[in-house]
Amino acid sequence: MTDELVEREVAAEQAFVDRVYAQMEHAASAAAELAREGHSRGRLGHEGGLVERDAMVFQAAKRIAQLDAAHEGLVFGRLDMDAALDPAPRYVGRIGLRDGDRNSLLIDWRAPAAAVFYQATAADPQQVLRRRVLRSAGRSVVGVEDELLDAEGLAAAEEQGRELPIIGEGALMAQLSRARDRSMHSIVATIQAEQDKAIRAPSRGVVSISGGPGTGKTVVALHRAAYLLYSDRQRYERGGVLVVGPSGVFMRYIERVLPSLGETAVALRSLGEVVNEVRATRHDEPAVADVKGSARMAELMRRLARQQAPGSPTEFRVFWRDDRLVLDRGKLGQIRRQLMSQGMRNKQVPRVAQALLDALWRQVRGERGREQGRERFNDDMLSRPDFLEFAAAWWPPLDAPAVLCWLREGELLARIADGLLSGEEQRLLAKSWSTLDPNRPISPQISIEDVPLLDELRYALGDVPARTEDERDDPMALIEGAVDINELMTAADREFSSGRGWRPPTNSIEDDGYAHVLIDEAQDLTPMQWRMVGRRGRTASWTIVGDPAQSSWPEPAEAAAARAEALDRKQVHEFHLSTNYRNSAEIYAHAAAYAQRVGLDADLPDAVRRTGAEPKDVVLGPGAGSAQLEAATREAVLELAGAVSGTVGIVVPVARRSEVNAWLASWPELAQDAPGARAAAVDSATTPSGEDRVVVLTGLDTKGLEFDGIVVVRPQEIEDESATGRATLYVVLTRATQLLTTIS
Ligand SMILES: Nc1ncnc2c1ncn2[C@@H]1O[C@H](COP(=O)(O)OP(=O)(O)OP(=O)(O)O)[C@@H](O)[C@H]1O
Repeated sequence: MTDELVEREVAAEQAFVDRVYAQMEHAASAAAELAREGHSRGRLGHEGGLVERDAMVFQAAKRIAQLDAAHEGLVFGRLDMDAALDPAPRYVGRIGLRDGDRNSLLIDWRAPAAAVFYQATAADPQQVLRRRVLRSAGRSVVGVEDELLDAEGLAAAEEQGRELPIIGEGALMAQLSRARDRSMHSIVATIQAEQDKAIRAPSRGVVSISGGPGTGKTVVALHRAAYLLYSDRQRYERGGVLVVGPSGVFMRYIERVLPSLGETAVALRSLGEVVNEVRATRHDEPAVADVKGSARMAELMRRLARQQAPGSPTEFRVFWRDDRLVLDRGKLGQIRRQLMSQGMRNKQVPRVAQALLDALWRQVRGERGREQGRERFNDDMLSRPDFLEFAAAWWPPLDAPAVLCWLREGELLARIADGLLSGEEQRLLAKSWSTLDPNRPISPQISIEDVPLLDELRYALGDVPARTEDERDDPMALIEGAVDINELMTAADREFSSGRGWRPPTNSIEDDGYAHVLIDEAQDLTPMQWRMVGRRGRTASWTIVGDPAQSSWPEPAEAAAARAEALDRKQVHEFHLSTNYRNSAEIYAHAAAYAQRVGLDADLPDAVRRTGAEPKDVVLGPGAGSAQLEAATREAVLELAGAVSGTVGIVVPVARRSEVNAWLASWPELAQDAPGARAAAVDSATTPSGEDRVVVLTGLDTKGLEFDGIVVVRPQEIEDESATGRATLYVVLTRATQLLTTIS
């Protein structure tokens, strides 16, 4: 293959790409013009949806241009088909585009007509002679990678005068060898056939994608979200798509994939952010996390939601006509149970006054009182400030954060945990919650493991009835107006959001549901987390992604039961991915040998890319001091940072995180590469962010991520850190694309 030939082919593709961009700009300015007109007429899109579509193309194109200019182009694929079918090439891109005569110029990768681009193989070419991937930098085509699918067909076509040379070493290998940065990139150009099947699976029920490390589960699931939005935009954009991943670092890692595919109507939430307006970023220590994740916590929260609010009045006395009326502790307990049996606690707020009045009226025995009648009695009571104040204080509307804070009282915790949790479990929880403060915002106070508990409480309590400013200080409003105002509020929210597109989240449990729920790293969800996400997907279709061998949850059977409940008998379609695209074959062989040695029941994919670089193990032994460990770490990190052009991760035991961050911050050679290390050394809760090329992470932080080089400090300590430490270390050993060094 001559350079001249390559240049000629690239130039020909460039001419086509230029034409696409010119057409896109034309469509975009036409759409912008029409949109301006459309707005002045009140609404867009009356002309048979045409204008709306062009406007969408415009928006999508704008985002693509902004986000991924440097990496993947708008046009990335070309198919040359059997002449009998179509002698003209077909181009595939990240969005679809038509020319001035409304003929197809570029096929959206998600359109049925593009499926063949991914599904054709040499064994089953589906009338494709040659598949070409265009590599671009911004608007410039920098190379092409071809795959010959039907040699005989190609020869016949060339005899008829079509020129179809085969260039490059295959797009996949080129793509897999690229340096990694801090974001995941789309794989539209090189989706493999088995992945494509999962991406395009029908939208009903549950699509479950399993496979070992690096098989593309995450990236495939994200492409599936984009596919669903394309195939049923109405349903998914309106109902919303929720993507849940393990951590904030992970969400930042994947956040560009969907926008780079032109989609932003997706809520990306880490497990600490699933509940609207709550954001937890810290994990509890493993022993505490295990208790908080257990299904028994649902019962604990149910019991908690039924408790008398601490500090609320326990008795009410009043004289009326000739009677002394008393609601004592026992009587109030009865009324409380009766109200609770009618549904969520906050929903009963408007019924409280009535229930109290009923109980008081039953005590009216005197003739004078009975004669005046119930109506008069009600009027008298409802005009007494002491009664109104009592009612408001005895049954206040409660929000979940306030109720969670009740748990700082060890005594209350012990009472409701009786028979449910062991003494040791109670002690762990009491310690973890002892500093909760209802007067401070809840998010910074709670852990990721507390969030599902908060959600459980929200559902046990029901929404807090909304009140206007004026009513806030008026006890009367609480009793008489609450229901109506609540209904008005919800109606207003709906009205506000009735336009096109995804609704902004409100804080009502009524609005928690989504049209599609996508769970990544699903093997790690605790039973309580399954309950939390389950509530958001009652009527949704689902995509669930995971690898059981990477699980860090010690009770798989309990989690499986909670998962089944969350999915509520929806039909499950299973897909399995079998090729590891991340690790070099050398690195994965090392990780797989570890998994087998420690007895993990691992799903072992094939790693296809050889680099010739074997993983390295630097052995210091247990006696080595801190200075020695630092020296060895420094040497390894510098070596890797020098050898790869992308990212380097230093993975450490939790207890060493600040220490290693401080080391990293003090190494002058890496000052440019790791400016965040200094901050992370001071605040050990800080997780790496931004664009640092070299970062320090704990084993659990690395879930779902990848780096060009990984240095593991003291792997044995990571393994010993928790009951599932072996699975965590296996995850760590499968994060590197090029180089891996362990310092044991
Ligand atoms: N078809 C493909 N073409 C190019 N790159 C791919 C392809 N499939 C996967 N990859 C790349 O392989 C890497 C691993 O993908 P991903 O993180 O989705 O795997 P995973 O199965 O979720 O991994 P893990 O379970 O280990 O976290 C990513 O860099 C991804 O872009």
